[in-house]
Amino acid sequence: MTGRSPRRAAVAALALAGRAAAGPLIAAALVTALAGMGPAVAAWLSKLLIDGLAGATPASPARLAGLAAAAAAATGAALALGYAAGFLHRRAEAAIAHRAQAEIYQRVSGFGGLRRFEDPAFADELRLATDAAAEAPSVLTNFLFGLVRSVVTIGSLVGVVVAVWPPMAALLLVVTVFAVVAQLTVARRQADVARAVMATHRRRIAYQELLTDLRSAKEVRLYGLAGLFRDRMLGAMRTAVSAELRIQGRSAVVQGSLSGLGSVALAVGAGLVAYRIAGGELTPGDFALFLAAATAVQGALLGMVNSLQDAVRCTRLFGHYLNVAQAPDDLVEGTVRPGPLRTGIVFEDVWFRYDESGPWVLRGVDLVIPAGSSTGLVGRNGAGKSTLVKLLCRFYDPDRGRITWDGVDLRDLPLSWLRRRISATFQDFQTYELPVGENIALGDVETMHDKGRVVAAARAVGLHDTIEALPAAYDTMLSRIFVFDGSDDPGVQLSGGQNQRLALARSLLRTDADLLILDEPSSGLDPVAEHDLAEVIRRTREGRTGLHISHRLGTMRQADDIVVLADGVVVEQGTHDALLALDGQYAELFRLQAANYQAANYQAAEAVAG
Ligand SMILES: Nc1ncnc2c1ncn2[C@@H]1O[C@H](COP(=O)(O)OP(=O)(O)OP(=O)(O)O)[C@@H](O)[C@H]1O
Repeated sequence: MTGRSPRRAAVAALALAGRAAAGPLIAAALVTALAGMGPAVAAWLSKLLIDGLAGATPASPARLAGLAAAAAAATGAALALGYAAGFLHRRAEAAIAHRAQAEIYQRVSGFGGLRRFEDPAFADELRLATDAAAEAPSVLTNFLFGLVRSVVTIGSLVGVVVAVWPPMAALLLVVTVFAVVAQLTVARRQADVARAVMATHRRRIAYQELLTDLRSAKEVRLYGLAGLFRDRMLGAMRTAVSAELRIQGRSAVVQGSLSGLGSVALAVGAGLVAYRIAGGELTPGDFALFLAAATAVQGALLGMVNSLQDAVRCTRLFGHYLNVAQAPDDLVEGTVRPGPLRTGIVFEDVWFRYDESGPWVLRGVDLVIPAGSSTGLVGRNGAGKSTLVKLLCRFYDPDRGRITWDGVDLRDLPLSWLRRRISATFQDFQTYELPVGENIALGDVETMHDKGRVVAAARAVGLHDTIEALPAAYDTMLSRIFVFDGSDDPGVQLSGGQNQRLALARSLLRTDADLLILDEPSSGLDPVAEHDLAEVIRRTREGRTGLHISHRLGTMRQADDIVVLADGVVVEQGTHDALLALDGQYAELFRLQAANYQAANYQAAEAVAG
């Protein structure tokens, strides 16, 4: 993704801040401005007090006491106002962070396809964007408040410095210009480093997750992978940290030099003022005033430069937020709503590959899935079966050719409408770390609280009794690590086959879908469950269109039509009997599988015979 102009990014970040928290930000700005006047008032009162004490100007004891109290009060009030501004700003920050997260996740969940989630560059962009969303608007507003405060402080003090010794103001200006340029350079470098080490960070996180994720825990232990992954994680961490430290080292040198220059300027100024006091041209109070003013002006300028550095870094990072938040739709939506499926779904010379430079996965698929019929899809590993399903759900668009729904190109349908017409159990089905009942109900969130339907779906896949036996029945958490809403119920884990049945139950819940896709629904099921599943599929599919993928060719017998996919094209099509008679690829796969069973039967018979 391309970068954006920092000015546009800064304006967008401030606009986001304004949208999220205009009220608290205005209040914070006013209080900050008031606090900014504190140093000037305190310095002036201190000068009057010292002149009075030193006898340079006549003053009664009561006036002196009043001046001392007023100077202390001015300092105290400035501090208190500073805290109040800080609190108001914190409130604004919370609102801004909330708004930024809401906007970015709304955009991310609006991507209808899968391509962006498979793109490592987008993964980096997303990580930087979420960091920037949390940080940039508040850093920028912080900078602006600092600016307001500094301008007020400097404005009110600079007149005083000029009155004491005008060249001092010019000296401060020289130091400041140098400081701004140097810090901007550092900021630019820091943003570049954040971008450069992102891939390294991603690698570190991937290994970190492998070391802590329950799903990888078994293999990590069995194959003794912990040391390997830990070393790789630490290696990635070292690379990232040393790149960051190099930049921080340079920043420290720049900042140290700036402080040195500031001190030299201050020392020269103080010496000259003292010289003029000794010559009777200035009073002792003027010396105190000069010191206070010079220190405060320098402090304010350096503070401004430092927060400018943060602001520039965040502005550059915020470009990534904008890249995600304003990313165009990955799939263009259509508007045609043809109604429930009447004639069927047709693949017309469909070509597809995952990458522009990658191999073709589908190479001109022509296929008709007639409405109301059940189509079986078979083929060897990598033939493109799941890819075909993903195109059917429009997670991707074909590179060539088209897929039609009752004659309408899928690209002309609203995505949400199309998805609502389809129910599916994917090969890589998901078990959610949520209560078991919700795991089923997610299949139809609109009727999520209809427990009767959830129970019926669980019964249909033979899971009801298992669920009833769980500690909290349908409310049992399916997790060993994620505790829900403060509950201390540790949750449970289901077996692989039970999880698969759960995913099936979820897909069965969407009874109004036209098309039921089952991608390897019985791979983890025991023989009894697989036998029962065939009946469940037959019942739930009644009147609906079915697409069923399986390597267990025995389960394909009941399909009205079987399609054989090889190397991304349809090579055979027909009923089970017709394909056997054809004596092609299907017949070969079927015989191989049958031979395995027969060999097993033969061995079992031999074992029984003795
Ligand atoms: N997200 C992806 N990115 C890149 N290539 C992919 C992706 N998903 C699948 N492929 C590739 O596309 C080809 C077809 O994969 P697909 O999953 O469609 O095969 P399949 O017929 O379902 O295989 P199986 O029987 O093993 O499930 C494979 O070569 C695979 O490596």
